[in-house]
Amino acid sequence: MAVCPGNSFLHGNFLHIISRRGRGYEYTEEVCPWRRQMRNVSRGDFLNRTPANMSRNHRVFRSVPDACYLTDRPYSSHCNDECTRDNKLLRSMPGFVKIVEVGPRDGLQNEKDIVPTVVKVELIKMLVSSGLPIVEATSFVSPKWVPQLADAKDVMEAIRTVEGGRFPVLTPNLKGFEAAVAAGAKEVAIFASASESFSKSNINCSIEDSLTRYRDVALAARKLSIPVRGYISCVVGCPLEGVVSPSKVTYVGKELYDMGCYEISLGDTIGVGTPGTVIPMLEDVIDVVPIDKLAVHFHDTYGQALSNILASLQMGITTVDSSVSGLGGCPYAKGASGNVATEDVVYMLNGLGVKTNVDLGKLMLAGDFICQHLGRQSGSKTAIALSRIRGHASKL
Ligand SMILES: CC(C)(COP(=O)([O-])OP(=O)([O-])OC[C@H]1O[C@@H](n2cnc3c(N)ncnc32)[C@H](O)[C@@H]1OP(=O)([O-])[O-])[C@@H](O)C(=O)NCCC(=O)NCCSC(=O)C[C@@](C)(O)CC(=O)[O-]
Repeated sequence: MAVCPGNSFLHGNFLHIISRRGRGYEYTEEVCPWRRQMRNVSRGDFLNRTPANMSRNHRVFRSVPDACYLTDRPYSSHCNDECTRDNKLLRSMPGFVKIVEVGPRDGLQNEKDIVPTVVKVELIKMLVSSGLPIVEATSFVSPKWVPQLADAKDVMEAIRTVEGGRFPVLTPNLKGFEAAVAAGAKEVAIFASASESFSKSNINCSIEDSLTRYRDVALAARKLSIPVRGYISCVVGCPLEGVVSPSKVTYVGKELYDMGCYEISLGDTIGVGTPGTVIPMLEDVIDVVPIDKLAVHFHDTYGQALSNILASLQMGITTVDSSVSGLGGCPYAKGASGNVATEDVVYMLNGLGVKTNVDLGKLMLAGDFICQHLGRQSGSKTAIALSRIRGHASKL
């Protein structure tokens, strides 16, 4: 595994900061003592020590440091493109991945206690200021079905003047589309399913009926030059039907593409997929929808989301949906856990040298903010680990 300039590790009482020396570095087992010792070090102990013995290529800090004495770039907090440039396997990675943040919509739609509009709006603002280019803001669905998002109009009103991001919203039918446009939405998303049973439980109609409704929405959107994104749920598994065959996904994908969706997001709604099921599904879909028009949307129920994303990137996918702090779950998919955490996706992409333009520190602040409001720990392993190392996200 490649080691990156800027990374650091402890050995004995020394913190080694790895710097560039020709090509190629190897991780050694010395990384393990680093982690063990970090936990034993008190802040006071560290504050009395000063860096010493620095040389150009290999700097050694005397004594065990505290987290904030680490290099400014611990592990993959920032994009490490130097690590991957020379590696044959990693060179096939895209240079840039567009992250579609779905936290305020997918992340919150399942929350029992109503999150105040001001909190949603602040979250959206923080997400945009972290560099996320697209933040799915809310849904114009029936408030009886999804009470948490009944304030969709107010959310849109409050973010009208927010610059630097796009704010698509979910619209299940013409009624939702018209309400979204009236509220100032400039982009919408329609959501179909590859599973008949899930379609009925989620939007109360068959797949065919949903496609008919969505054709109307797509037509109305085209007249107003409003871009439409398409979702397909249950692309590898359904909470009601079990395994879903790739051909069903491909069928719905082609329909959405033909009706004019500029992008189709493939959702593993209950997070049961592994690369073993995701890859054949993607292979089938890309026969009818160009790969650059596809996005992936993984829930992390079985801890497979990052490996599924990696496999998708290797196949040429460059758009990934995720949710800050791993919030989320569909109200009509029992047992589904949150979306893959945006922090974890950014951390992995940074490590792969793939740019996202997202500032991980600012993103973690947004995660801290919403988790504090919800009164729970972040679902992002990266956020938890980096918060421990850095003491506080603002130090990143
Ligand atoms: C689709 C409907 C509306 C059909 O719901 P329905 O009950 O079949 O619709 P209806 O046409 O019979 O109308 C019933 C009532 O809803 C109202 N209504 C009708 N449409 C709207 C609307 N747009 N906005 C506001 N109100 C609406 C309508 O006016 C009427 O009001 P009433 O006369 O009873 O007072 C309903 O089933 C619904 O809202 N479902 C939303 C479900 C949902 O949001 N699910 C979560 C999002 S999908 C997801 O999370 C998966 C995804 C995208 O993330 C990807 C993945 O992970 O797989």
